[in-house]
Amino acid sequence: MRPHIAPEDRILRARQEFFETGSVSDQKVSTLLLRSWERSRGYGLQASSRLLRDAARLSAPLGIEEANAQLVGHSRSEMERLHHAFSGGNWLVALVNAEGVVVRSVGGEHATTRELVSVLRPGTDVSERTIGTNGPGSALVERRPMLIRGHEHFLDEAAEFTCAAVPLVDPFGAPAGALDISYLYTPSQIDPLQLLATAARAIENQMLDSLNNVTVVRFHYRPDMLRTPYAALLAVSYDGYVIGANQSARATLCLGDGSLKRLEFSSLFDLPLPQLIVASRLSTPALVHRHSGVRLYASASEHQGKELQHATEPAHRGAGVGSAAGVARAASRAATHGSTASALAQPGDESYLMADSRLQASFDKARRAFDRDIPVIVYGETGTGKEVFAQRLHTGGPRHGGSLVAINCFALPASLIESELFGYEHGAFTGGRRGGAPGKFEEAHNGTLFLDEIGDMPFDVQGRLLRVLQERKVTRLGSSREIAVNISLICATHRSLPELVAEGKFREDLFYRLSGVSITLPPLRERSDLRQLIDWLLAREALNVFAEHAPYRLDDDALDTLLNYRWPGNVRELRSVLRAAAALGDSDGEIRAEHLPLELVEQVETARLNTPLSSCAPGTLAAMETDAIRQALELHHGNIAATARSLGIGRATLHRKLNKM
Ligand SMILES: Nc1ncnc2c1ncn2[C@@H]1O[C@H](COP(=O)(O)OP(=O)(O)OP(=O)(O)O)[C@@H](O)[C@H]1O
Repeated sequence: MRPHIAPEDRILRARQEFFETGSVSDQKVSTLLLRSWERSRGYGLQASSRLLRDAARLSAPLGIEEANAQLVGHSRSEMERLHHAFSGGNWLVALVNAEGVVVRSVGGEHATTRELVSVLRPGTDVSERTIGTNGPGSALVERRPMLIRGHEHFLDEAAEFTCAAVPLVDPFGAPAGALDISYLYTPSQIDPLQLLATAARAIENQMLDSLNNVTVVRFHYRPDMLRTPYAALLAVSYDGYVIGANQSARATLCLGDGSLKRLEFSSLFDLPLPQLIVASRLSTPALVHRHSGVRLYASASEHQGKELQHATEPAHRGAGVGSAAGVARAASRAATHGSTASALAQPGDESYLMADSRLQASFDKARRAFDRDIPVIVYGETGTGKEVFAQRLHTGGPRHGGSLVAINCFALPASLIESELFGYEHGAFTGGRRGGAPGKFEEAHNGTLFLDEIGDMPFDVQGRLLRVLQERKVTRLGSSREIAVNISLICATHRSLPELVAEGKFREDLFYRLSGVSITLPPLRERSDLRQLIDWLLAREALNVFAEHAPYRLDDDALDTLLNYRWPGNVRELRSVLRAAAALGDSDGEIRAEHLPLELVEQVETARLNTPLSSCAPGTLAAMETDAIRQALELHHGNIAATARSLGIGRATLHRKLNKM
């Protein structure tokens, strides 16, 4: 039988062995602890050194809290709670930044903790490299919770303390700091790690929740857990990419620890994000499925950005957490600024709903080609979303770090297209800018060039365009110097390029060079997600007006009209109709048919009247009802409201019956 050895004795023996022989036999200490001792010795530290009260350790005595304001802000309430929980003992709660410097400490009012207060005062460096094995310093290195008691510390002089620490990880997977509870060592077994871990999760969730310009998605297998520190959280950029995740989400979805590269939200769950947002606005957690079939409850909330100047991810890292998803948005806004295609620059235009399976399949096809540098040409009626489609391709594409530069070949006079595309040198033509100007090709270098309405490109510019695309070099007007350009290419048109080629208006060789993959966006009247799009645009409209606006609701007639209209102007028209209706609707958010444009309502009613009514077997109840409706419609000249009134039924019921006939 092995003799019982008190834990303190065991540690003392292990320590002695380590310092005499350089290793420890018989697993007297955990591998984690042994590793930390070895590292400490490797840093050149001596156990006998007296470093804890050394003033040189005070790396940043002044302003350290302000310098880590965001980390401190996210942690403040959890630190207070911990302090409250541990207020009966000789405890000190400390927050350490990613470099291992204490940025804030609370507690230590007790006389016996005076020592601790001085050892852990703000500005003090407690990294493992500086003072050897200790709770927060070692937790930062190991990226896991550490409980270091008495002589487990590397320094002899730290043996009077115990510290428990849990690392904090930011939403992008980078270390953000550590939360620590220290107290005077007593052999009794107190383990605050569980409480600390809960507090650390709450702090990490606050970091993620504070990101701007993202949708925060929470999920858990229990709906009642969504608002607790145990919920899994994702930050999703406006274009559908997961850019941040808490540890719970990483573990549940097997996302790993590091940064999340090009992970689309749609690849995680079966419910599209816009629908999840709309469902969440109705305040019910939605049931979502992983593609493996696992069922989870989820909710989503949009975090509007205050500013867009944060253009790179590292700016959001660590203590600087506070704004995200600016990357592509800033780039595309900068790119479209001043361009002829300016639709993307309007607030809220980033939204893109793609619940229609045909549209989704087209997007997947385009994405595969685009990612392999094959040019994509997007066909579609006006307003079907060709430009937003291009923007989405660019944001997730191989050159998303560069700009998306758009040029509308129809809106520009032929004489200007050449200089806009290829740029010009000083003096190339009268009226040109002093010093010349780069063209869109140069602006799109390492990004994407979007040639909108390519079917309207003047014939004589087409040859030059083809040369640039083939040689990947551009020459400014008035210059002979060739400039290499590296771009992805997307073109769009509402015209048929094959027909234009047949008519001799579009060069065949350019047509083949451009159309690596052709996509046709369905017109709105053929989309299966019209209903979702209406809800989605209305939900966004409510957000655009002011955050507290009551959700907009359509009554049956208004909805029926919207669903049956032909939408020649497609999503653009739908969007402006809804925007106007939202403005005209009642203050409680109800939108009725009278808030819709008259011509829209009339067109739907006329179309209905012209639809032949189906024949029913004569004498049946259905046939008698059909006859009654027909007669009433004729009597009231097709006026739905009057017809419904005369039949003693509501307009919605009449619409339903007409639809069935
Ligand atoms: N799937 C969608 N989800 C949400 N909004 C959309 C969608 N498609 C288009 N829109 C919105 O509709 C409007 C028109 O889109 P866009 O300018 O991309 O169309 P387009 O096909 O390029 O039009 P045009 O041919 O006239 O240039 C924009 O405000 C855009 O944000």
